[in-house]
Amino acid sequence: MSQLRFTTLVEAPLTVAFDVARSLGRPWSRPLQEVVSDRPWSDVYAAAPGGGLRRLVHTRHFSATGAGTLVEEQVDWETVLPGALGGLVDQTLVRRRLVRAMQAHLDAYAAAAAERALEVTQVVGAALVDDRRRVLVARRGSGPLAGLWEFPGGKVEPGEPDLDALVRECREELGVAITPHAFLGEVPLDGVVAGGAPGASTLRVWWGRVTGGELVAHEHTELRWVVEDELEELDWIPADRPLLPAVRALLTRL
Ligand SMILES: Nc1nc2c([nH]c(=O)n2[C@H]2C[C@H](O)[C@@H](COP(=O)(O)OP(=O)(O)OP(=O)(O)O)O2)c(=O)[nH]1
Repeated sequence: MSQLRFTTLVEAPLTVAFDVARSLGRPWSRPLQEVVSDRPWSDVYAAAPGGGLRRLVHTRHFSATGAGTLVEEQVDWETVLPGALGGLVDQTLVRRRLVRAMQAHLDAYAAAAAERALEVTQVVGAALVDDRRRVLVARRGSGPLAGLWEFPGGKVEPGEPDLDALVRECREELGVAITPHAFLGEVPLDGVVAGGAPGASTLRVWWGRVTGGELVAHEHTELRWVVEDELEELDWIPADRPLLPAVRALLTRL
């Protein structure tokens, strides 16, 4: 079995990176069939035997980073030719063709995903931590999610860098200056956040600290500093829950 690996950083949220990858298909001339798919985290496709190949499996993993989505791909294949001759064909002809096809495909893919990302409204959130290992949570005051707890933050404006949006939202909602420290995680949001396709927007959360001003709930009904053990008990917006393990891990290691 021979193997190739590719890593691409796509300037797009997880959902967009995943959806665009799937709409572009694979760069192989032979049709592949889906083996398994877990939107927006991973998918695996395989080619039916034939055409000189015994097996071809293409696996993709999508993970969130502060700079975009990291797409890690692996192609495993085996030719029908036996022994040393098969090995030679794998290592030269087939490998070369696969690399060439993948490189052209990945360039086009990264550009298409970055372009599509411009059409999707993103949400940023801040997990603000104090020096007593507590995180600030906010209770939503209006709309369909009123009464539920969330991370302070909001929609990124067109062309606005994520961290600028985070700082702006915290100033508007809480009346404080913040310093973002590191990216914590990303989750898909249900429904339509503001235009775009349903389920395309994500919430991207950074942890940080309050560096100036006095906390005031300008838009929320309540603000609360909570310790690690209190986090899970809150009535969170459901989409936020998958981020809680990362917040807990942060609070224990600080
Ligand atoms: N701020 C924030 N929004 C969240 C979280 N989880 C979650 O699903 N959302 C959703 C709720 C909203 O549909 C969307 C954020 O919109 P928003 O109304 O807070 O945005 P905004 O402050 O820019 O307000 P506006 O321009 O719509 O008035 O993201 C979260 O933890 N924090």
